[in-house]
Amino acid sequence: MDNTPILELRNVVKDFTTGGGFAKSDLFRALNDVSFSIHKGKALALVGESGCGKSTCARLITKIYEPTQGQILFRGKDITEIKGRQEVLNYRKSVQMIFQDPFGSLNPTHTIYHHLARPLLLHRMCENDKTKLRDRVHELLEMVELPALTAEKFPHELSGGQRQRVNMAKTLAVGADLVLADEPTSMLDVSIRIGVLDLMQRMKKEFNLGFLYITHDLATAHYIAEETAVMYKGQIVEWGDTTEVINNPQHPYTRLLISAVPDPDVRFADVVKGEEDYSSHAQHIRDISSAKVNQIKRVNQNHYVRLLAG
Ligand SMILES: Nc1ncnc2c1ncn2[C@@H]1O[C@H](COP(=O)(O)OP(=O)(O)OP(=O)(O)O)[C@@H](O)[C@H]1O
Repeated sequence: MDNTPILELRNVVKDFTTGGGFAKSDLFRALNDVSFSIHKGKALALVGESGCGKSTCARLITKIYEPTQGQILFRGKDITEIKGRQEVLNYRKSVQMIFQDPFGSLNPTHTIYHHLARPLLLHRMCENDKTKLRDRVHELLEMVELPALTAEKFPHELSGGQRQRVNMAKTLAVGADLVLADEPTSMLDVSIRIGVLDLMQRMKKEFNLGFLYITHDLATAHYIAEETAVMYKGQIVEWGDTTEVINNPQHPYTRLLISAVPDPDVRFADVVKGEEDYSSHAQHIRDISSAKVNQIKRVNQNHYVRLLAG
């Protein structure tokens, strides 16, 4: 059996130049030694607070940025070698993004039918035959649990959760292998979040999709992802099987995240019962977790922690 991950980051470093102009420019290390892999039909949660580098990872994977050091492999091939227009188009078809704001990625002047039929035609996923195209659009809507009449509606006529489902149907339309979901439920009402998370679970299993689930919330990570990587200031400080990371957290920053208030709609308290509340030591924990360190300790078969400096 081929066990090659669909996506693998190997020791990725990303530096940004800050300042500039006539002034001496400085380098800011946004990512330090980031490694992880994602397999088909599985989700990896990248968890951390705002500014830790989660979106930078997604931008590197979608080739918006180039890594400063390290490698990103898609199905075993370094993505810096993906160059020609057609090759980049094929890659972007295979690796789709779902954003926080479900409205932002839909054009308000077009119907949902247009949003789903267009990628099918653009990527030649369906013949340009009106009946076949309409049937396929209805099939896609059914896959994301929306009624066929949704096709005739405009984005503003749908709820946030329904719009996010349309975005998921778009990723299915082009036959994606990997979905980068950047806080896909954080702008939705609490009452509909679970439905969208459940749909992602189904997509993962039924269509064998790999997911990079980007979130600040360990509770939803636990709900959806087999593996979790906890990130702080550009470093993955702890990673491995989600249940291991949550039940046996080693890094003080992971413990701090567990103490944070979780998504109220996702049952989490049962999972972390007995965990001490670390939130009163938050500043100290952030200070000791900030230094860039390359030493890593293996805790268990699939559970690793980055050591603290000093
Ligand atoms: N183009 C850029 N130039 C300079 N610094 C950048 C650039 N893009 C990101 N950064 C910095 O890199 C760090 C990581 O940013 P990133 O957007 O990846 O964080 P994030 O975890 O996704 O945060 P959020 O959840 O708020 O989107 C931040 O300190 C940010 O200011």
